[in-house]
Amino acid sequence: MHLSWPGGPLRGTAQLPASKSEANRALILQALAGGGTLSNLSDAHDTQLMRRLLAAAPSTSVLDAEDAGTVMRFLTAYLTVTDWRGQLTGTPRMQERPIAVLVDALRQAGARSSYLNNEGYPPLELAGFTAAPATTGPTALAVRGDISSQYISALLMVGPRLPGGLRLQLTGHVGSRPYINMTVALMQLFGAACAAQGDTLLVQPGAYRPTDYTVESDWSAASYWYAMVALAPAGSEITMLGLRQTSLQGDQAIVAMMAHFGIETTFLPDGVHLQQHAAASESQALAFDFTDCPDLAQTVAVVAAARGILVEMTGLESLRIKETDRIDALQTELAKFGGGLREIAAGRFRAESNGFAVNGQSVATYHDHRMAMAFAPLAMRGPLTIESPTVVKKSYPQFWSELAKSGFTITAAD
Ligand SMILES: O=C(O)C1=C[C@@H](OP(=O)(O)O)[C@@H](O)[C@H](O)C1
Ligand SMILES: C=C(OP(=O)(O)O)C(=O)O
Repeated sequence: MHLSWPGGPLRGTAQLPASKSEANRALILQALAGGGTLSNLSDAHDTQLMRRLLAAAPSTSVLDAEDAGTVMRFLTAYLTVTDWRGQLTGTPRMQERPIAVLVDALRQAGARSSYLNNEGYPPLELAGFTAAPATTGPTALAVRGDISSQYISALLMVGPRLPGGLRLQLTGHVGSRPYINMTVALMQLFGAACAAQGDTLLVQPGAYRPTDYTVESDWSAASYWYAMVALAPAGSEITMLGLRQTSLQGDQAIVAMMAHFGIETTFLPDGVHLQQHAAASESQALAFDFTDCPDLAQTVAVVAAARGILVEMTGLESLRIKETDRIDALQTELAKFGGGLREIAAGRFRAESNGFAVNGQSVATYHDHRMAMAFAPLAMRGPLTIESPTVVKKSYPQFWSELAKSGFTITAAD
């Protein structure tokens, strides 16, 4: 797909999808509660997939989580405690994304399961669940927090179903913590007694209450509009609806990060208004830690390189096991423009550029929605091609039509 910007400021209102993180938790909690109405579920593929698989599970013995991490991890725990028997699989990439931490913990809680292919990776065979009798308090599990927080969220959500509840001890350096907090907050909303004492999480046994919930718009999706405004001509401004000032989503961190690139955010009763101020200095050096918001890293790396602002980036460890190895992908694609993401010390990267120019390059997207959406804003600086553009359907199916509505010129690649 060829993408270009005709010139002049970017203005208007952008429609966002609902958060797939909130939605996929709410769908699991709704299934465990046996009722309640969820509003503003998006048409994001990951959300629709979760909905479909939850509905299909009782009468199906093979479920395919495709490339959706939350679906794979949350269903592994949900299907375990609902005593489902069958195979849970995913795309070739999903079969490279580790799941042993979660499977080991569930086995300790009473799950019978095996790996169908490679030890520690999907596909899985789930063969039933016999919980140990609740004699001496909650089921006690310890899990490391430095690979994926999705294992922790998955275990927490089934915690009320375990005998005596769950006492979950997190070990190591915990990443993506706002996603754990989001899980706890939604569980509480659905009637669970769940509390954190430092890195110990306690879940009381009991039933969830059918609950009505309206999913917030997606802050990760909003980040691409921040990037567009950051790269657009002076005077650009965008309104986005459905975002809340008090959010469960850690990716609201984009507000503070983009302030450093001259983007002012004004909260409205139902959304935000972004405005670009030309004043941001191009020479300042910045440092951001993405431990709590890994999904923002690609957005920020691309904007930094394009603006020629040196940004030191840490907390990128989990990027290597997402939809693709996002560090490799960023390095390869930024290099096409004269940009880079250089490892300056173990775990410390620097987004940088040397004569960054956008002049018709073709961006590979590696089956990763965020590669497509993070590079698209470069069209503000020149024409480019995005390969396999339909990849955005994972979280933001209407991304390209929203760009077209805001004035981008989009034509099919030959
Ligand atoms: O729980 C969630 O909804 C998510 C947690 C994060 O993954 P990790 O915990 O693996 O970092 C994030 O990258 C992913 O997009 C969604
Ligand atoms: C990492 C992501 O998703 P998941 O882990 O749920 O596949 C993402 O959306 O960036």
